[in-house]
Amino acid sequence: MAEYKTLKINQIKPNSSVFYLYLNRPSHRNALSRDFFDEFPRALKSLDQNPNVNAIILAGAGDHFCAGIDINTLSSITKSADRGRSGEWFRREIKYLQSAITALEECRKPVIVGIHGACIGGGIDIISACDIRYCTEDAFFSVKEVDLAITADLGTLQRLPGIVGYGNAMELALTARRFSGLEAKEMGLVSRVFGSKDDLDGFVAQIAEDIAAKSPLAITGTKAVLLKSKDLNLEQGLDYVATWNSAMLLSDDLKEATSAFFQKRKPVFSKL
Ligand SMILES: CC/C=C\C=C\CC(=O)SCCNC(=O)CCNC(=O)[C@H](O)C(C)(C)COP(=O)(O)OP(=O)(O)OC[C@H]1O[C@@H](n2cnc3c(N)ncnc32)[C@H](O)[C@@H]1OP(=O)(O)O
Repeated sequence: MAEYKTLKINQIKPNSSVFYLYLNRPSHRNALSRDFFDEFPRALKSLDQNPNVNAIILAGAGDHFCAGIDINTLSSITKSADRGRSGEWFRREIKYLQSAITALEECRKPVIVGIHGACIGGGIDIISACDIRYCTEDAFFSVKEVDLAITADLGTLQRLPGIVGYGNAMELALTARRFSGLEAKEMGLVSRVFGSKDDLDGFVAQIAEDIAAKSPLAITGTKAVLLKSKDLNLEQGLDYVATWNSAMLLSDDLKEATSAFFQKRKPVFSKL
């Protein structure tokens, strides 16, 4: 397993196909440095390509999930060229940072995030691109960018409305107000809230193991088709899934799932 400055990857337990991916800069509350943006897509790619991985749990090391962009990084990303060249460079830089977050969606394996403590600014960009979100009761959230004189640009404004609704997204992004885990649940930002970090971790581990035991082909297909459906109308979406399944439905996984049903046993699927 590669070494990272800002991340840590652990197998959840021996022989499991669930892996933890930790934001691992607890001394800085997992603030997102330039190293993070270089390393995060690389780590996701390595998990995506590893046939022993069926599901990924994203979490923050230490007391918080993520304190957003590293404010030191932010103050260093200015270029002293002429205005046009500086603007062109900056646009490329923002797109590079965006691509690190989009890597969560590009990963074929499901990413389940467990959020505790702070989830601020860039932290919201990250969780909005995850597939399933859970948090603790004492988690707190803020779409903080406007307070730093920034129009959020790493995906929150594009993904959050589809998760919490346009009105809620607008209110959260314009006010930058802090909201609690319970409110996050009410708005649909997270699927469940837990009284303690231990309860969160236990539940997330079990859900990840459950998903990891299903057909990897069906799980990958479900993630890909659901993500694609956001950009398509109903007719296009149905057409897309028909094409997808015409290529991938007739698999050994289908045979194994039906045999296991009739033999009243748990199915065992091969790696992806
Ligand atoms: C091109 C632009 C792309 C992306 C833009 C994204 C925008 C954003 O992400 S906006 C959000 C920016 N983040 C924040 O405003 C949060 C700032 N941090 C906090 O509010 C708090 O630290 C906390 C997360 C609530 C945690 O509080 P606490 O547990 O009391 O820790 P602290 O004592 O405050 O911090 C400990 C240590 O970490 C450093 N630190 C915390 N956050 C950041 C950060 N975002 N960037 C850099 N460093 C951070 C803090 O300075 C402390 O350092 P010491 O050296 O120990 O003093």
